[in-house]
Amino acid sequence: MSVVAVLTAAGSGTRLGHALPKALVPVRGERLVVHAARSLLAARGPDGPLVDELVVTAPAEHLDDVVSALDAVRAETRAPVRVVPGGATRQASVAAGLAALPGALEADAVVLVHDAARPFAPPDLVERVAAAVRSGHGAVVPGLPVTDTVKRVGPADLTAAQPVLATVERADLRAVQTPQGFRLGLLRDAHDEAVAHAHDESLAATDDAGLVERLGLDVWVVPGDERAAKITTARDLRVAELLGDA
Ligand SMILES: Nc1ccn([C@@H]2O[C@H](COP(=O)(O)OP(=O)(O)OP(=O)(O)O)[C@@H](O)[C@H]2O)c(=O)n1
Ligand SMILES: C[C@](O)(CO)[C@H](O)COP(=O)(O)O
Repeated sequence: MSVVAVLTAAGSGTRLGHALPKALVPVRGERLVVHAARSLLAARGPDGPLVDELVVTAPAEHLDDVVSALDAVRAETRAPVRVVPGGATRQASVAAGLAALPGALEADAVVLVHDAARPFAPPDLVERVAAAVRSGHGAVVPGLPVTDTVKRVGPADLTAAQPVLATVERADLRAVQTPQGFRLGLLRDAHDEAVAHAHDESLAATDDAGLVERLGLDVWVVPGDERAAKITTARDLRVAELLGDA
């Protein structure tokens, strides 16, 4: 059974506020997209390297920079590594990555969708997600228990005091990460169904499992890993520089 991966790296990194698009920002001597590609390609399956093919989405105006950044990775792996332009939202970028996968892939192939913004996801997390899909779950996300107390608030005005509507039951919550894993046919159907929302940031899904949920289908959570933390802000980048994959 084939295992392919889409690595999203087409974001601009507005909240990071760096001169470079986020995926090209260096941390611990390598760009985020390089770390994330290595995590995916280091994962092992029952018969050797897990991932058969990797498609990376890049900002259209930085396509060549992402291609060059991945030269060393390409030389280290037998898996084809291709770079395609992403879209206006993460959802549109994943759709572009799916469209670039070989048309002949079987519908029950496993597809892993990972973010360059999570550069230190350990290979065993990648393996855990893929194994859960292979074992029969069509949609699998890694998740960690939420440690803060979480409150639902009234009208979203972050500059003023807001009324608390409820305290959410924390034991039921998971903060989900990537890579997320799917049967390819299921993920293609989920994206096809949501295509009308793909170019509008306020309507697009923030993760792929959300699109499967919109179809009314089951999504399963497996244990996540703190090392797969997302780099969103400059502080996250400083933490990643200090901790790396520790
Ligand atoms: N149009 C987009 C937007 C995001 N992404 C990717 O989706 C992942 C998660 O997105 P996020 O962390 O929000 O990155 P940015 O969109 O770049 O950040 P910001 O919202 O701060 O601009 C990242 O790997 C990012 O490169 C993408 O491929 N295409
Ligand atoms: C896909 C994701 O990384 C799962 O936590 C997350 O939803 C991406 O969100 P962002 O707002 O695009 O950073």
